[in-house]
Amino acid sequence: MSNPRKRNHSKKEKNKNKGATIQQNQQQPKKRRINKNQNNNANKTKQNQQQNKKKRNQNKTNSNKNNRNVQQNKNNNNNKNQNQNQNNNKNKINNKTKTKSNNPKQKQNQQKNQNKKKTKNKKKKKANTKTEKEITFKQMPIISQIQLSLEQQGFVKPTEIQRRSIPPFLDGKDILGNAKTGSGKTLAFMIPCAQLLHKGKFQPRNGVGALIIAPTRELVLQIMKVAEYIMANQPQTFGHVIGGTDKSEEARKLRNGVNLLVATPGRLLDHLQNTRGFVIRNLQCFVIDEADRVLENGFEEELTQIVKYLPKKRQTVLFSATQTRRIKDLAKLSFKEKPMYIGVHDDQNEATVETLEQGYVICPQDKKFLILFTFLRRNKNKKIIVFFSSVNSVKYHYELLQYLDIDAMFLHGKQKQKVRTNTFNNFVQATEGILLCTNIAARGLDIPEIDWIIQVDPPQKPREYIHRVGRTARAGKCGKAVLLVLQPELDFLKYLRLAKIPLNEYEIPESKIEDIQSQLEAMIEKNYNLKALAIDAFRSFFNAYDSHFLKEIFDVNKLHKDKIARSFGLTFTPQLHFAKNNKKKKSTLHNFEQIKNKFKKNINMKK
Ligand SMILES: Nc1ncnc2c1ncn2[C@@H]1O[C@H](COP(=O)(O)OP(=O)(O)OP(=O)(O)O)[C@@H](O)[C@H]1O
Repeated sequence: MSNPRKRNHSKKEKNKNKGATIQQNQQQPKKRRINKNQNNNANKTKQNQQQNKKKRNQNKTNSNKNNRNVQQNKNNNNNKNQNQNQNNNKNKINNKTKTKSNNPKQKQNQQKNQNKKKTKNKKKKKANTKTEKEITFKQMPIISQIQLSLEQQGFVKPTEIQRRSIPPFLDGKDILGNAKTGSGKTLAFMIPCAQLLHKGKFQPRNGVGALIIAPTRELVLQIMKVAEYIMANQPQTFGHVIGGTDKSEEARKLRNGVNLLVATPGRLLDHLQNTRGFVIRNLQCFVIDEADRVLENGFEEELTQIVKYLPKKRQTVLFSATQTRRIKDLAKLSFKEKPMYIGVHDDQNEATVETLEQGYVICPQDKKFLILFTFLRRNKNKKIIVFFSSVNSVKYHYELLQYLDIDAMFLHGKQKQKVRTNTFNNFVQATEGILLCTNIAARGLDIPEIDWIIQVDPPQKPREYIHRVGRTARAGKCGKAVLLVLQPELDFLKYLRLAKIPLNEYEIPESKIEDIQSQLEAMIEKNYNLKALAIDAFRSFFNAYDSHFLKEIFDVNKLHKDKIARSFGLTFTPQLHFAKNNKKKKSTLHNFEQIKNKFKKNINMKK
C-alpha cells in the first residue's frame, strides 16, 4: 500500500512547482525562455533553487508590473497622460493609489486597495497593541530590587498607564499623564521615582530626590503605603509631611534626610520656609498626583511658592484622572517646556470604566432618606460609600442610622486628622460596611472591594461624579453606582451623558420603599440632639444646593421645602438663611447650549 502521507507530500510538491510554473507562464513569458536554457545545465537542483528565488523576486516585481500593465491598458483608452505618468513611475509601489484617475472603475479599485491597506494597517496596529498588552513588568527596564517588590505584591503585568509612562519617565521626560480612576497611576510614578533614586545612589544626606504632592492627607498616606512596598528592597529613605500632625517631628525626619517625600502642598511649603537642614537642592523629579484637585483645593498660591524653592533642572510629572482647564494652568506653572502627553483612555466612548455598572433613581422629594434606608437595609453585607453634600448631613445621617440599627463610619474634613486616618484605615480593612462622607473621600482613595457608591446629594460637576464613582470598579474589578436625583434635577443627567457617562434608570416601586416615615418623625421629635442635627443638616443641604455650580438646574426655588424637610425626618420646615457669598458662586450660564459648550470645552481639552 502506498503511504498516503508521502503521496500527499509529493503531490503537494508537484503542485507547488506547478503553481510556480503556471504563475510564471502567465506572468513572465520572457523568463520562461531563460528557464529552458537553464534546464540544460548540469546542476539542476542548485539552478532550481536559484531559479525559484529569482522567480519569487521577479514574481513580486512582475505582479506589480502586471498590475500596472492592466491598469495601463485600461487607461490607454481613456487617459494617455495618466499612462505616461504611470510609466514614469514604474518603481513606485503605490503608483496605483497615488495616481488619480477619472475612470470610475479604476477609482473604485483604487479606493478598494486603499481600504484594504487601511484594514491591514489597523489589524497590524491591533496586533501590536495586543502584544504590548501582554508585556510583563519583567520585560520592562525596571531594576531587580523593584521587580522583587512587584513580585512580592503579586503584580505581574503593568496597566496601560504604567506600560506607557514608566519608560519615558525613566528617560527623564516631563509627562502629563491622564488615565481613568483606578487605572494604577500611583505605581506609574512610584516605580520610576524609586528607580531614579536608586540610580542616583541617593543617601539620606542628599535630601529629597523625588517629591510627590497630593491634594489630601488621606491620599498622601495612601501613596506612602505604595512607597513602602516599592522601596522595601532598596536603601533609600522615604517619608511624608501632612497638615494636622506634629510639625517638629516631621522637621526632625526631614533634617535626617528623606529621599522620597510625599506631601500635601500647605505643609510642604511650611517646611520649605521654616525647616532648617531640609535639603531639596538635589531634587530629580517632582510629581503632582490628582493634579487638577491640587489647584481646585485652593493650593495655587502654595504651589507657585513651592516651585520657587525647587531646583530648575528637574523632571516634572503631573497625573490626573480628569482633564480640566486647571491642569493647563498647573502645567504652565510647573513645566518649562511642553511635556509629553500620555492620555490612556482619550479615545474611549465612556469616561468611566467598563466594569462599572451605574444608574440613577428618581426620588420623590420627601422620600430620599427612605430610599437610602431601604437600599442600605437590603445590602447589609456589602461595602458601600455614601456621598452627601455637607458635613452636617454626614453627621446627621450617621446618628440617624445608628438609631435605626444600621452601623456606619463617617469621614469629613472637620474631623481631627487622627480620627480621619483611623476611620479610613478601618474602612480599608473592612470586608463590608458603610462609609458616609463628603467629597473628601471622592478623589484618589484606593479602598478595596467597594460594592456600591451611592450619591445621595448630587455632585457639582460630571468630573466630580467620575471621581466619586471611581472609588469602586478599580483595577479591573466590578462595581456599581447609583445617583439619587430629584425631579427638578433631571437635566443634570444630560450633562453626565455629555461627559460620556453611561447611565441607566433604576426603578424602585413605591411599594418596595420601606415606609418608616412616622416612626422617624416621632423619634426625631422626641430626641433633642437628633432634631438639632436634622435641622442643621436640612439647612446645610439648602446652602450646598444654593451654591451649586449649575444654578439653572439646582435651583432652590424649584424645591419643595416642606417635602425636603420631611425627608430629613422633620415635621416642620425650619427657616432658611442662605449664605450671602453664595451669590458669587452662581454660574453665569443661562441655558443648556451655553453650559453644553462649556462642558464640551472641558471634556475635549487634552493638552
Ligand atoms: N499592574 C497592576 N496589576 C494589578 N493591580 C494593580 C496594578 N497597578 C495598580 N494596581 C492596583 O489598582 C488599584 C488602583 O490603583 P491606583 O490607586 O494607583 O489608581 P489611580 O489610577 O491612582 O486611581 P485614582 O485616579 O482613583 O486615584 C490599586 O489597588 C492598585 O494596587
